[in-house]
Amino acid sequence: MLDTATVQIIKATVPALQLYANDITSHFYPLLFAQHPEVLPYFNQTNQAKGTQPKALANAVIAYGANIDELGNLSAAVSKIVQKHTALGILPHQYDAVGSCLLQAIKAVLGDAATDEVIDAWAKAYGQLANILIAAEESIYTQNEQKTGGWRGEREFILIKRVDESSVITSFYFQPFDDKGLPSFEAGQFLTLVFDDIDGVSVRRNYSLSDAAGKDYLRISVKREPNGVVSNHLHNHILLGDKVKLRAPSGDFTLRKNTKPLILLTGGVGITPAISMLNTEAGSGRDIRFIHAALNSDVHAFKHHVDQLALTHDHIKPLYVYSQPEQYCQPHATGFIDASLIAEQLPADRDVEFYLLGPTGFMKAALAIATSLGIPENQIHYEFFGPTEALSA
Ligand SMILES: NC(=O)C1=CN([C@@H]2O[C@H](COP(=O)(O)OP(=O)(O)OC[C@H]3O[C@@H](n4cnc5c(N)ncnc54)[C@H](O)[C@@H]3O)[C@@H](O)[C@H]2O)C=CC1
Repeated sequence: MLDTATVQIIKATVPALQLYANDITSHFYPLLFAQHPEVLPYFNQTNQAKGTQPKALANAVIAYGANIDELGNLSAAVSKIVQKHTALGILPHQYDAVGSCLLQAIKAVLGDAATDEVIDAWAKAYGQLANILIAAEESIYTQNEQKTGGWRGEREFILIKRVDESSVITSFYFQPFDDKGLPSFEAGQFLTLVFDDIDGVSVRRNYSLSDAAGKDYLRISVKREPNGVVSNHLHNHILLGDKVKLRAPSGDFTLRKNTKPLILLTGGVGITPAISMLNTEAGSGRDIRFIHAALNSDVHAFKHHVDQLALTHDHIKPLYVYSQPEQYCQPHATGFIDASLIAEQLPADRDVEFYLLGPTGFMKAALAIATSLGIPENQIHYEFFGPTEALSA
């Protein structure tokens, strides 16, 4: 617990930090990368370049300061951070590097206003937050290690199969190099791939698991991104028999197991976790609307698979929406998704579990539609790959 004087100083300085938050975090990252280059692989440099990562950190620090005496308000946000950190493999000692650079950045931007007392108070507050996160992260590492087929840290896998799912998305099937089996996971969770050297750079990236648990492989399905370091490496260089290091499945964007109708609304490569959810629930008899928006049939992944499931399961109903359809393959609807199209897929009472995933513009539109149609807020689920702030921008 922080002492009263520290809490008062934190609360009194939150407005100043809010005013200069972007300056502080823009200052912070160059300091961190210069003083601790070993942390670079943990940050997606695209998010740095877009400025979304610094904004996300600024918002988190301000929210923490503003709620310093009511930390319970932050439990959802803390859980998201913990999920991201454990996926990446953040370790306790890395908090010291971040804390020291954050305080240096506050001092540099606030100047004389950042007295020794102020810096001291923020150092204590940061220490408290670090301890909360370190404890929560250790508990997840332990759980991952102790579950059957589970592991801590990185584990070597072998690529056993590659399947092209569309002109841009390829599935990669991995089996462990050892013979210790695979853990169960929740549909919607993702794996982290760790590469120590792609053109001299060490990187780690999260990819959604795209099949149900309980198979003798783990599968991800990856879109080739124009400048994607890892996606191009996978598509161009990872061949059958190659070894890849994986971190255990994680993430809290998971399927709620109940009998409510399931709406899976996805755009583009956002389809991947929805396929894991669909495959998990296919045998359950649960009413599933599988709505997928794609540019056209060339880039529409898993179409054959979903169509086959729908043919053999009456409770699964697909709806495809193409924004730029080709003459030779017409979807159920064209253009972007809109409220009336989605409303037709919903029961009158709107009592559904609604999952949405896709590119930023799609997610903004889908969220607005779900809300306008009266779906209860706690039944709308989404995950944003990258700093969440970009979605509300
Ligand atoms: N959870 C996440 O954060 C996800 C992020 N992405 C990111 O988005 C990027 C683009 O993904 P692609 O598969 O190339 O998608 P895409 O650019 O092919 O778009 C797929 C479909 O989304 C719909 N869409 C796009 N913009 C929209 C808008 N403003 N309003 C309504 N609908 C819209 C259109 O129907 C389009 O055909 C990826 O590079 C990936 O990095 C993609 C999926 C999930």
